[in-house]
Amino acid sequence: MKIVVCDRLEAKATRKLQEKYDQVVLLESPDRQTIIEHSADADAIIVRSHTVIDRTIIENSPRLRVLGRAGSGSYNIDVEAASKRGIVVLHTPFISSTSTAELAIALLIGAARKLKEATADMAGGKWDRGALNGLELSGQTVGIIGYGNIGRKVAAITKAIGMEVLAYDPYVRYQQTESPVADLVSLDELLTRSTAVIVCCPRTPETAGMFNAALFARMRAGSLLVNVGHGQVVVEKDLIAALDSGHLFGAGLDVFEEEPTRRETAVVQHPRVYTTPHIGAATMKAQEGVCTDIVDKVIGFLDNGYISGSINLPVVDENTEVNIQGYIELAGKLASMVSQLDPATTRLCLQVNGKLAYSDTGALENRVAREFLLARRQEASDINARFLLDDQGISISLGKADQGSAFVNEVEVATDNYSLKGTLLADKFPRIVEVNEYKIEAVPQGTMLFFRNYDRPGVIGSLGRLLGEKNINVANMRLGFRGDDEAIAMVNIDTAVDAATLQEITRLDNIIDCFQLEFT
Ligand SMILES: NC(=O)c1ccc[n+]([C@@H]2O[C@H](COP(=O)([O-])OP(=O)(O)OC[C@H]3O[C@@H](n4cnc5c(N)ncnc54)[C@H](O)[C@@H]3O)[C@@H](O)[C@H]2O)c1
Ligand SMILES: O=C(O)[C@H](O)COP(=O)(O)O
Repeated sequence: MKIVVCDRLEAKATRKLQEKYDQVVLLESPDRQTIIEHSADADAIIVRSHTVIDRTIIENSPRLRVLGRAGSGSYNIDVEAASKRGIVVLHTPFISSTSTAELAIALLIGAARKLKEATADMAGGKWDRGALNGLELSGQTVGIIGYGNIGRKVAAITKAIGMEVLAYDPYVRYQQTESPVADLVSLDELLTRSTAVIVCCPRTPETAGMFNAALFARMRAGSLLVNVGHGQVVVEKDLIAALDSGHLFGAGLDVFEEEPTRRETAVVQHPRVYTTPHIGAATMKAQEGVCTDIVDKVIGFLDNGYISGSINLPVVDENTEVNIQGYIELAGKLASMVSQLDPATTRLCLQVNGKLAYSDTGALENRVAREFLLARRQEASDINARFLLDDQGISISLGKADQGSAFVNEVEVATDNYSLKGTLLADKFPRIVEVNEYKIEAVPQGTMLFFRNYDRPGVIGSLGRLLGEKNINVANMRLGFRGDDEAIAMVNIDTAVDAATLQEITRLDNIIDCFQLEFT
């Protein structure tokens, strides 16, 4: 097993790797060519935020199974390229969130209380207290952009300071089971009400350049900006203009448009910008934590496929009221069935109703994509299936509602021509409960016949006779109706029928069409 470590890890973490594997290559700030050479036969690559792992490196590493990022953000890894190859990308999302939140508060207080000027005055022998009046934070409102691991820690600390806490995060609505410390509000409300805005979100196509001149103009006059998320969320020249015009009171930045940031850069030179060299995670506890955690995770994956803290594979939270694993498997069965019924569809729509909507449903989406492709006999994994669907021009969309279904929780998978709904009886037993508006209660397992028929006497009898003649045992049969003269049936059979028998069934009186389905 060959492990390539591209950035410096704490000694304890590297020792763990060396005790475990015979080939551990330790590179420090390697150039791209060196990485390409060493990763050509690597099973795992571990990086911090410095080394960029791009598509070329990934595509030239045929043995690569896992990429480990000691830290939270994944901006230096081409996660899409890794996912397409089925490579799992692991990270350490929680470990440096406290240290980073604390730094955000340090920058906030520094900028609010003019600490840079105050310490410079002292060092220069100046004692002019009147020039150093700052802002008192208690009683003011803070707005947090990105209510994830860091954002929630920042919320707790600022609340303790006595601030009113607002947050803007378009993706957390259904991920909150406990009452949030912050009030989740629109971006506009946050900007107009906050005296301090703290950026705790990653760089994404949506957030890149988000804090520009137009957005600064929407912030309150005399307010503060802190950024510990990603440097490219803030347009530095627009920030300088907002400070110089007097619109903003001050700013604190730990992350920059370009890193390492040069001394001459305007934000570094500006008297009212507090800058630190990307040290959110730079406490001894966090450093040792991210390094040993990523090494443990990479070893866990290589040893027994155990995955926790993955960027491209949502980890299922088993400590929730809802049996999420059960719903993932149910969603997979629905996807497999629609794939067998409607293989040429151009879209897959996953709808989640009930308490399940509050869970992270990324794993359900991955499973739907995977089972849809596997049913079409295409190789796919939970990691790469959504990308493979995308390459084939098949869209996958997700809808959520916390009510509106007859069941406590319900999953629907729809295509161009079919809509299937399912639930878990007693939160345990998978059932298909609706097929194109026909109500049913079928058990999706093994080999099944699914047919539509005109609702006339004798249909079930003639099917039973035919299957009996072919020595095929019926294990279970469920009928479905929707209030017109058509019906459906789902029949669990002990052995598969051959193509000729399937034809014979289709030709039986009053049968409209019949499919044989396989559930794994
Ligand atoms: N300064 C540092 O040293 C340091 C240390 C750790 C992490 N980070 C960076 O901080 C960022 C956040 O880390 P985290 O661990 O809290 O991640 P996280 O994934 O737990 O939280 C990020 C949050 O941002 C939200 N978000 C995404 N797009 C958004 C948008 N358009 N508007 C508002 N919110 C949006 C997400 O929904 C998520 O809740 C990452 O970019 C990470 O690299 C910096
Ligand atoms: O996302 C992160 O974890 C931060 O950007 C810090 O990264 P680093 O400490 O590994 O540079």
